[in-house]
Amino acid sequence: MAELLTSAQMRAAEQAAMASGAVTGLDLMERAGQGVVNAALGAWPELAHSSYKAVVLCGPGNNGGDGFVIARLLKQRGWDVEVFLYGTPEKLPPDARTNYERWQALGDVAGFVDLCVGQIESCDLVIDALFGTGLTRPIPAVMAAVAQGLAHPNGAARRVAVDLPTGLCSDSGRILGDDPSAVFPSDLTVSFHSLKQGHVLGQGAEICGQVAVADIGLNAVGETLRAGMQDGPAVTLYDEPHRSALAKQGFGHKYNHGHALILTGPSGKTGAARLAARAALRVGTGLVTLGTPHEAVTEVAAQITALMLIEIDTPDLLTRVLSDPRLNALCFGPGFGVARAGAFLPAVLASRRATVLDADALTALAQSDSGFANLHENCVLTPHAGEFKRLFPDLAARLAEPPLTGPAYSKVDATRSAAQRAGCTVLFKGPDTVIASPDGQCSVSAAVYERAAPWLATAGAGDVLAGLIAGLMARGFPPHQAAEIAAWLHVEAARSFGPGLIAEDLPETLPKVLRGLSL
Ligand SMILES: NC(=O)C1=CN([C@@H]2O[C@H](COP(=O)(O)OP(=O)(O)OC[C@H]3O[C@@H](n4cnc5c(N)ncnc54)[C@H](OP(=O)(O)O)[C@@H]3O)[C@@H](O)[C@H]2O)[C@@H](O)CC1
Ligand SMILES: Nc1ncnc2c1ncn2[C@@H]1O[C@H](COP(=O)(O)OP(=O)(O)O)[C@@H](O)[C@H]1O
Ligand SMILES: [K+]
Repeated sequence: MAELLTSAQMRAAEQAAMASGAVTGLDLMERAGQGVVNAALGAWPELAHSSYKAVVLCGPGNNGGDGFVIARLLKQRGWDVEVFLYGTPEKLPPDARTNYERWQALGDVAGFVDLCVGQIESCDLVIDALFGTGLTRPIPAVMAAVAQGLAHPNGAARRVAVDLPTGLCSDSGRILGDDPSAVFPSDLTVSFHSLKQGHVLGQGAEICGQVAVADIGLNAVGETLRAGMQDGPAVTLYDEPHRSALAKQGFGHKYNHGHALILTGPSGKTGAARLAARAALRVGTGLVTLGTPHEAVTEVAAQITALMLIEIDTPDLLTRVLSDPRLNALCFGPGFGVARAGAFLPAVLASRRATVLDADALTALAQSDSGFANLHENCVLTPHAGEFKRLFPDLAARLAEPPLTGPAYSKVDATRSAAQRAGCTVLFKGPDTVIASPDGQCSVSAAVYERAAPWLATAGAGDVLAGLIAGLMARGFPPHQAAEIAAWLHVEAARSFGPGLIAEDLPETLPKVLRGLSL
């Protein structure tokens, strides 16, 4: 599984690698520059067959150093290359200065103020090597003006960002400052060693275009790299569940695969829980029962077959039903009604069952006098941004403030704090879904780049996700893992179905997704 690094972790890794004597900063910079050229020629193979024109924008740090390497390598391929430097050569850090001097043997360097957008638009490739992981504040106005010109280019220039698009915060995927146009949008972003958090969180994917990762030889010093990770455990970019995790054993029976109880709302509001229940059944839970108030029994019964039904009108009745230990996971909240959810909340939490709290249960939790005190480690909270704000208003406010300094507060930071505070797993939804648990585990389930799933933005998709998590917990998966697998399957089902997707299609597409895992 890939790691998503912060700028501090990347810097620590590079420094540990250099301190080990295995590589020098100049080696790393050369490989970084070469990696960008290879990725650009890979993305646009036509550029490999002839020589073209490039404009390289270099900044005052090592990102600029990479730019000088790229300029040299393109020039050596016969390209016409123009280089602009923001800052003064005397202040460049040593490796960047060396590459500046190597470039000078081949061509000129103009000042950034001499640049006009027309020059960029008339070239074939524009390289943004202004700022990378070292961005600490909003970009200067003179750069923002160029960035705006590049946002809707007239010409055919392909825009390549070195490590990160300038203006984008490496840790949060947010644009530093209060001007949303103060960032260099790119068609291709080439990161080094692994992706950074900012490539997938926030606006990262929208601004990076497509991403490529260039190997700069840090894997060869893996142990050293790990030793350099003083900034806490890295965040995982969740890719795909292992086949053996989801397969059912040949000799098992339904009682080996758990029994999930999905609580429904009153008449006219039972659809959400029925969606969740169908998802739980499809993800392999042995038995799934809908717990329904008396007045909605006919409505629910008329719509189900493989699902079972039990009347649950009061919290006391729920407690009695849950005295059966075979009911080992609960889904509580979808379509339930906020006031009813408030009344049932103490009984749900007192049962100590593996429980997904979603939708109305989250709003009731936010309003509850006991707050998070009764949550336990087998709970999973699944807020979207609005529910997150109700539950953790201070964290949401921090996330909403325009970031003036970098690295900025990120959705990973907010979700990690939320999990600590709640004492349970928190899955914060979105195309950049973040899952964090109190033990420090944190992963991102990204529906961006080649995994984009815009058709998931449809009513009821969240109910299906809640059902998937509850179903996986009934099957015995621990909360964090259940949330990760559910989020992954959810996106895969949406991608597999494609345009026209509605929430009902998600459970029905799961068999195809599971078959794709060779189960
Ligand atoms: N380390 C390595 O071995 C390798 C690193 N590599 C490359 O190095 C990059 C990281 O390099 P870096 O740390 O020098 O940071 P970088 O992004 O160039 O910027 C720092 C400079 O910008 C300045 N500055 C910041 N924000 C500013 C603003 N808004 N407006 C104006 N100035 C601003 C800041 O000044 P200060 O904040 O100190 O005032 C400082 O001078 C990384 O992304 C990768 O591309 C690769 O070659 C692989 C090997
Ligand atoms: N543009 C998008 N790309 C990927 N996933 C999305 C997108 N929009 C929404 N989703 C996902 O769809 C689900 C929507 O859940 P939610 O907002 O609770 O909807 P509902 O309450 O209608 O079920 C979440 O899992 C969210 O991550
Ligand atoms: K850059």
